[in-house]
Amino acid sequence: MDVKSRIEELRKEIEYHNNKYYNEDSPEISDYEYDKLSVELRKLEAEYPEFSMEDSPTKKVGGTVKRELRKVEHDVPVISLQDVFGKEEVYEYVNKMIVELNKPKFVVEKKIDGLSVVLRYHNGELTEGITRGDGVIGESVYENLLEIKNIPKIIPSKLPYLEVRGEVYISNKAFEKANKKQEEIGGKKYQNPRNLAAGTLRQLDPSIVRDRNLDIFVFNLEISEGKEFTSHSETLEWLKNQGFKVSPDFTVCETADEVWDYISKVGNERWNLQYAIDGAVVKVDNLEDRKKLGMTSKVPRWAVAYKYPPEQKETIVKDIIIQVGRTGRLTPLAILEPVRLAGTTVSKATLHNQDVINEKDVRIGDTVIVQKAGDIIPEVIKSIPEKRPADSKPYVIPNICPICGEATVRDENGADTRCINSECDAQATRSISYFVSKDAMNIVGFGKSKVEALMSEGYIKDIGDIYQLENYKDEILEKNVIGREKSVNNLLNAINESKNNNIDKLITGLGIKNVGKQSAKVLAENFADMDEVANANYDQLINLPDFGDTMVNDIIKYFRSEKYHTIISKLKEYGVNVISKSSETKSDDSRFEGMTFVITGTLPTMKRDEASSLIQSLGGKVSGSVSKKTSYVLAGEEAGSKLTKAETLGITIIDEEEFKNMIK
Ligand SMILES: NC(=O)c1ccc[n+]([C@@H]2O[C@H](COP(=O)([O-])OP(=O)(O)OC[C@H]3O[C@@H](n4cnc5c(N)ncnc54)[C@H](O)[C@@H]3O)[C@@H](O)[C@H]2O)c1
Ligand SMILES: [Zn+2]
Repeated sequence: MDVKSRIEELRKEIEYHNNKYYNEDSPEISDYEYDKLSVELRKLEAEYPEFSMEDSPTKKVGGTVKRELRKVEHDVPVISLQDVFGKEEVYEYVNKMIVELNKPKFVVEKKIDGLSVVLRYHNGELTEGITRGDGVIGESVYENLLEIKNIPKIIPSKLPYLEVRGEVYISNKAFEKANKKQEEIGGKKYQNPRNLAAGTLRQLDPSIVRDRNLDIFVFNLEISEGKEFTSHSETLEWLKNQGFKVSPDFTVCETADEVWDYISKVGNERWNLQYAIDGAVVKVDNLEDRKKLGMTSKVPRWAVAYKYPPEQKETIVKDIIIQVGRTGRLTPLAILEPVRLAGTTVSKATLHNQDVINEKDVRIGDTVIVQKAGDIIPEVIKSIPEKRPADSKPYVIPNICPICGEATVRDENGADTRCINSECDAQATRSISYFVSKDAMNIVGFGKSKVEALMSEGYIKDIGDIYQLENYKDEILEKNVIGREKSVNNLLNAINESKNNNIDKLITGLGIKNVGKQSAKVLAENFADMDEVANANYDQLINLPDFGDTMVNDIIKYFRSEKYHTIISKLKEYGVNVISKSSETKSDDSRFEGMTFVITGTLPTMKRDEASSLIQSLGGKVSGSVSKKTSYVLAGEEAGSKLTKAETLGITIIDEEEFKNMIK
């Protein structure tokens, strides 16, 4: 490829990732990989000025400005930092400064991985807070910043005007908590603390900021009207005294050795810190020197950011196992001796396919180097053949499927190995297709092709996931997984309606061996709800009409299985009816007839599925989303957006105690 095309390609690629990162808070590549692309582009542009361009991404900072937030112009352009990578580059920079300046000192600080904000104080009072935006115009996030405890709202010094800059971030603990919550509500996990912090700060609802516990480190004083300082370290000390939480453990150095020692020390403790850092910043300390050095259009000359390479560790491949995907693809997975890597313990890494295994020559028993791709997904970088056991053999993916034992085939023009036995891979698809079929839950319009499409996109793995689909409606539409809006709406409506089916349809849908439509009806007539059916003993079942010994044993075996318990608690949670409408033993209290409840948050004593069974047993319906038709929202601790929606629609919100009073 010629240079010009490469430059154009890099620009496009970088613009693409900028948008993902800054505007959508959802990057696709690691920062390290991104930084390498930027460096390559900058070097090429410097070398070939004839291809230079005014609006190249190397000349711009950050993202665009979000429309809904108020725009504010910056007093001081909010610029970025020049990246440096190796030890040599750090020495080169520091030594160059030592030659250029008169006995300079350097402040080295941790580079916190969050997002930049500028805080403004008038006469000692916080009056404005702005994101970086494109460096010239940012967005006001003042109301949100008021919710961050560690930002002082009033400071002792009443300077007419003070402007400071800091990094808003979310601690590892708060990040984990937020992800746990996502898991509980079945939402998508956040990728990393930086993106969550950025996403949160740009929320329009300040209460979300309070919930998520954002924090800040202040790292620079920009303007202090009426007060002079001589050095950066002095400003940090002063800011500390004013109640700011400043750059943690910054240090003042005089030589390149000292600077490098501190950078290495921070690098070693990096993964034990309570917050994410992506580098260390080396800054010239003297403020006069800084002025003299000035800046380029994008970065100051008085500082550089050293970026730590992704952490790599050695470990041992204990085994290679084969997983069979829903499409029949065989994926080799390396089982590793657990190793602490970039903040988490890693014990598995995908080896993708035979070609990758061959190329890296990874064998069972090998010592390998691992790192996390994109700071998230563990990968094997290479094996170390010198440390290999003498009798080791190259690894070959088996030519029989580990699930069904049938012969596998290698894709003609791809690297993948597959099990093409339709019985094998179709298993999951088949059981879901059966669940939605006419005899079972009768979800109209849910054909096999839709089931397959939703499965291969990862939206459904089991029958419980069907009732979560409405949460992904926008995504499903956007990706055109199962057609247009109208057909998606029809399908979601049909799914919702099926929640009210009598339990004979549900029992049929579970696909219990030897239990068809007819036997399911009998079960529904003889027990009050799913729990009773599931707890029925041999004697109770064998006395039912046409129930034989084999069938009864199959029923008992099924309802005792882990699989059933997982599925039923999901179904209950999503509001699928589990109460028999045809049972003679049914309770005749239907005080909730015609009412719809939505349950959100964690209730103090009841489990959500308990509450939902109770509502249904008293004739009410439980729905997953708040609408005008909702009668009550039963809300517990940490109820999220559903609560907000209920408030806007004016729907009565009750807590557990009030709910208990209703059922007394
Ligand atoms: N993965 C992707 O797709 C993708 C895309 C775009 C950008 N990025 C990442 O975004 C970053 C580039 O953006 P950038 O312009 O913010 O540059 P930068 O992150 O390299 O450096 C500048 C920023 O560092 C922050 N910072 C933290 N602690 C600091 C301290 N003690 N002193 C000074 N500054 C401190 C400031 O907010 C400052 O704006 C890179 O890390 C890059 O990898 C990634
Ligand atoms: Zn198979």
